[in-house]
Amino acid sequence: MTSPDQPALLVQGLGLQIGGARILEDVGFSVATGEMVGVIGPNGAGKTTLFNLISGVLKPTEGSVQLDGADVTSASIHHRARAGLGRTFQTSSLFPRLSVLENVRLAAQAALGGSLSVFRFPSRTDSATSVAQQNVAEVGLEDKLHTAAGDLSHGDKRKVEIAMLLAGDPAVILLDEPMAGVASGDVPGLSAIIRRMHRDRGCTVMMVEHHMDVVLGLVDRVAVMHHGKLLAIDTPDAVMANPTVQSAYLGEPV
Ligand SMILES: Nc1ncnc2c1ncn2[C@@H]1O[C@H](COP(=O)(O)OP(=O)(O)OP(=O)(O)O)[C@@H](O)[C@H]1O
Repeated sequence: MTSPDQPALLVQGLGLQIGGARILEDVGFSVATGEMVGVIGPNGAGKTTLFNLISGVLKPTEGSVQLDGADVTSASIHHRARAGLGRTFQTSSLFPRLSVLENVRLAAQAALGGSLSVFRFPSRTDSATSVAQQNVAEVGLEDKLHTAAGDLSHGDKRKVEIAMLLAGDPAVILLDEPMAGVASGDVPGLSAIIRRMHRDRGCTVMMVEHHMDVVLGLVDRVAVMHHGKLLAIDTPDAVMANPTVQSAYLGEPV
């Protein structure tokens, strides 16, 4: 049972060493249910590694990860997904020749009990189709339902990825650079979709993003990574005014 004080995500003393290289060191923070936290930092700071450790793509050499109070440090990616964790990746994971609807329907079928269930439980195909249609509408792509994913703009591909993520109805969402490769004109629209998804679903969101204006305008708090360490986690205003952040990450006062 969820307690009101129970963080949706709790990371404690998280570290990763690969060979002689220390990739992540003693990273700890908590994210409250319904909160949106941005993750910023220069290239190679450890942002994607942090997401890989939280989502189970990598196992930490030190520390722990809890989802809604349950320790998932050693759990598989699938177990974490069943526990309500969803993530997107920096690179596109769409089937380019399948339509928008077909891509999202595959995600919905997987969420409803395995992609092969379509052969054993035809009724689940209908459920998956209706979930997929709702999720496509949620990201504003109803008019492109039957367009091949490969023919979409980068911005629309990112929207399809979000629709696929939503098909699993995750409680905690990790977005890895959702604006990467997106034309600047499409950034406000994508940003609005993320804001609406967060507000309407009441989900908890962590988002790695290099577009500072997007991050600072969307999130409740910002985590700043630098050389594999968590330099600060605070409100956007406090982070921007933090002298350690200014000198270590931003290079100069902002
Ligand atoms: N499997 C690995 N083996 C060795 N080094 C790795 C491995 N994975 C990541 N690294 C190194 O760890 C550091 C952190 O990488 P990571 O991709 O997490 O950074 P990032 O902050 O996400 O960067 P970017 O903004 O460029 O995506 C980098 O120096 C990277 O080269």
